[in-house]
Amino acid sequence: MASAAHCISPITSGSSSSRVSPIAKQLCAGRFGKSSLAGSSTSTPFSYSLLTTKVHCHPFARSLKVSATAISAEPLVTTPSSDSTAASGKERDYDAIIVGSGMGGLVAATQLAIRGARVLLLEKYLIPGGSSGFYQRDGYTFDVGSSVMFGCGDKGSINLITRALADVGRKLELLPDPTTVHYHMPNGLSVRVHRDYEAFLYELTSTFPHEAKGIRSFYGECWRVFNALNSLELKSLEEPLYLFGQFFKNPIACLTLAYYLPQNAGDIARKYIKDSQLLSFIDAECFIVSTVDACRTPMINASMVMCDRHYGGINYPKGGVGGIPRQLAEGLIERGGEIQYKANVKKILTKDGKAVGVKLASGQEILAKVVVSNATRWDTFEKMLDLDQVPKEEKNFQKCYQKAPSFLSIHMGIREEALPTDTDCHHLVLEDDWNNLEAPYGTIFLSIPTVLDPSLAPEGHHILHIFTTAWMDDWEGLSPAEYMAKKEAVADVIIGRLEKMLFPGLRDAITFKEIGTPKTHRRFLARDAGTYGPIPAGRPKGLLGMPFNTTAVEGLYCVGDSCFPGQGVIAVAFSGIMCAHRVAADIGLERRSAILDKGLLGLLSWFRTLA
Ligand SMILES: NC(=O)c1ccc[n+]([C@@H]2O[C@H](COP(=O)([O-])OP(=O)(O)OC[C@H]3O[C@@H](n4cnc5c(N)ncnc54)[C@H](O)[C@@H]3O)[C@@H](O)[C@H]2O)c1
Ligand SMILES: CC(C)=CCC/C(C)=C/C=C/C(C)=C/C=C/C(C)=C/C=C/C=C(C)/C=C/C=C(C)/C=C/C=C(\C)CCC=C(C)C
Repeated sequence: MASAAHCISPITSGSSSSRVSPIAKQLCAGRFGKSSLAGSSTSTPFSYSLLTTKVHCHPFARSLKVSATAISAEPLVTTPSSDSTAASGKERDYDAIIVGSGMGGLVAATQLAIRGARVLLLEKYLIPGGSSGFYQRDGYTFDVGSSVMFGCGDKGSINLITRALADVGRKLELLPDPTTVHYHMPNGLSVRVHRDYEAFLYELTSTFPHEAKGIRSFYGECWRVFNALNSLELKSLEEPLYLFGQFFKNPIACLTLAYYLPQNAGDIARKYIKDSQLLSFIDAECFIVSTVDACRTPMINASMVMCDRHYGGINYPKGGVGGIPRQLAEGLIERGGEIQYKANVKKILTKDGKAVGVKLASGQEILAKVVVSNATRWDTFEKMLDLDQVPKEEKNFQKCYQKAPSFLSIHMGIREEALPTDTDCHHLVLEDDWNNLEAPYGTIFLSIPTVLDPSLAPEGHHILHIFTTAWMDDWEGLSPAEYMAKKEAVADVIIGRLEKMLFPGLRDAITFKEIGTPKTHRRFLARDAGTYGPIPAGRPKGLLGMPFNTTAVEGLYCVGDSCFPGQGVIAVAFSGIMCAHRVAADIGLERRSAILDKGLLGLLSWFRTLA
């Protein structure tokens, strides 16, 4: 059970042994575990040819063929590679090259294009979106990652996804989700987070009547932060003319945010709430946002998520989450940008310490005024740059933040009779022990997007997207046969738990199943160790230690979840907006003041050393 002590304990995910959950232990002790595999072949499960394989192929890989079909029905526009300047090498410079078309990269690219920048977006995979992509199989359209979409509302200034799409003339049909998530927690605790805020508070206070005042005070404080956020025009916090302008226009909101910047949600919850089960529930609320507990979740991020779900609401894009990146990609082309798929950036080229372009796996070199990397900071600085040593700013980042675990994901098609008719779209399941919240395979995330959009599955069927945290080291050193067998075994345990907790008869209703592991995430999303994003290595000072978009290498910027404000589709969209603004100022497309820049960037870099 979580307690105040839980809040101050150091994190224990440093060694693989301390990360082993009871379920993992059960598996490791069995015939599929690493310990029983000493001396086994180390060949990867993906040693087959990516484009030609027909069997044993991961969802994302197989989607290469299938999504190509989907795309050909309504083609994604890209610059034809045969005559493009991108394909012909060094002949033309771009203002900005963006490496990677995750939501962070796409938003940065589109925001630069609408300011008139010449943008080239390079994506390793076949379609845009990264973790927000999609794939199709046997009549099912699966989201690769999250189906819980924040920032898609139609009011305020925090609806960053709606705004990013509107900026390139796009609007998606959205399906409102009446319940953000249905929690199924230890001791039979069942809580639905209703779209209606009062309905949610009613449900929570009915379960914890003795904490009714504390509940209102904690969530009320979240609203104070959210309202401040929602009253600002959101642009780069690294650009002083904008930042000082916002302080001048809206000093209360800015001071409120400055006050909460170094704070964590768990500490604020503990000011008002004493019940340990309720504090554990708030840990679970934060775990969705940050994959760590409330004491390591920045208050600004927690507030953003815990209020936007009631303010703009959670809205599912009809046709699947993959529609968002597709629309952004099409909008980018319409605004004069270029996209090259299957473009694997191997190197960021530097000259006199400044980033000047990139080199692809094909050997092609492309030059630009600036390079923006949507790969994680670990991938960017440790794999793509030829530096004598990692800059001290990045070392500081790596000291403050470590890689979050990856996921084991199961995409399933099932016959509809296995689901009760009033089933909610999103569920979080942790049956027995709050201590397993962060343990590998401990908490189960479950999305059933067909509850909102039946068009994603054949008639009479549903999609179940099940995922749970998993570490790469649990999946290494296995032969292909052992790897496949372990996937089935782990997935079977997870499906069994859902069958027991939620849907009796689930196994018998399965019509389709594909399992991804951390290796799958590493390979198809090009993320170091398949990581979901950064998590604090110790107890963070809120968001204070999180780097923004500029880096120690002149002309090189980062965007995505290893930048401020962190993990989450809306969070990386904000990072894209901030990045585009800072880059635009640096390449002369926005106002800037060199003197103020120097002062602010120096100050922010000093702030980070305090974290
Ligand atoms: N299950 C989930 O809910 C889930 C899972 C994963 C991620 N997500 C969300 O998505 C966020 C990540 O978004 P993001 O914008 O930071 O990134 P992303 O990981 O979604 O996209 C990065 C893109 O960059 C491409 N790329 C990486 N290295 C490259 C290279 N060298 N050359 C060319 N292309 C390269 C990848 O192929 C990918 O398309 C996460 O924080 C999370 O919130 C959700
Ligand atoms: C600069 C300085 C120093 C100072 C100044 C002050 C100021 C002005 C400040 C400001 C600030 C700001 C603006 C900030 C902002 C922020 C933001 C926007 C944030 C955001 C965030 C977001 C987030 C984090 C999100 C997240 C989400 C997520 C992660 C999600 C997830 C989901 C999932 C996983 C799914 C689930 C499922 C189930 C349950 C099934």
